[in-house]
Amino acid sequence: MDAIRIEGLTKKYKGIVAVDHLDLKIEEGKLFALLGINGAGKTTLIKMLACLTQPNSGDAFLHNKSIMSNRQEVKDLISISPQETAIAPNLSVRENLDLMCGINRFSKQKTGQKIKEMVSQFALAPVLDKRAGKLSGGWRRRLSIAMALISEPKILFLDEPTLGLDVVARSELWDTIKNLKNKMTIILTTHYMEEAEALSDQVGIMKAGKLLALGSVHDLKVLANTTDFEQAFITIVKGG
Ligand SMILES: Nc1ncnc2c1ncn2[C@@H]1O[C@H](COP(=O)(O)OP(=O)(O)OP(=O)(O)O)[C@@H](O)[C@H]1O
Repeated sequence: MDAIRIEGLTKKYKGIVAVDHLDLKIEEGKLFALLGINGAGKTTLIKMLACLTQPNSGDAFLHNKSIMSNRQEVKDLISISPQETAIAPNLSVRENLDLMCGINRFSKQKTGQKIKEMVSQFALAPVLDKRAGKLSGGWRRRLSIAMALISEPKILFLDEPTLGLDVVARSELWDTIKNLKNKMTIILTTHYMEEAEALSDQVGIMKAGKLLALGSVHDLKVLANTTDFEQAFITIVKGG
């Protein structure tokens, strides 16, 4: 089944077509990496899919729910872990998780269970009572993803999840993301080609609001006639 079906989606800002009649299907349970140089339209596309901004034309269906006419159902299906983490810096890690359970109107019992589950899944025990604002970047991103998962989304958007992290924190977060694969559909944006290579089942490369290429990392290397994925990306973007 398609988790996401995008049909002719278009978003214009004054004088700029940020997303231009885009068609795309993303299969359920896959990790889809959305790549493109700055200004390609990735964030705008994700914002439309997450019902944060309205398209000018076209539509997209998440589990067959339209972003135009079934907005609440779409919002119930998804969760976002944004670039700017949505954590409350003055609250502890536990309080942040608790807050998110409150937003989801969980009972006291479900809240207890959920926090336990997240602490175990994301190995948060060592920082549970630390103020979130005092955490390192790697821990903050891990908490941000844990918080995004509390609502049990079917589709998770990860916007540049390892931006600014050191290589060790990045590799640990990759392991965390790998553990989420197959449990939900994940749409990931990144500027790190090795990240797309390590994690994705499918890759879409955007340029000027359009989809330039679509396929597995292997497919795109073959398309660009190279064994190096970064080189393949450059060849495709420059050629398109
Ligand atoms: N709110 C806005 N108002 C006007 N123009 C915008 C707005 N948001 C985005 N744009 C423009 O739309 C185009 C696509 O931007 P978008 O942020 O979607 O690209 P991106 O691929 O996410 O880039 P990056 O990799 O830098 O995050 C750019 O030309 C950008 O300047």
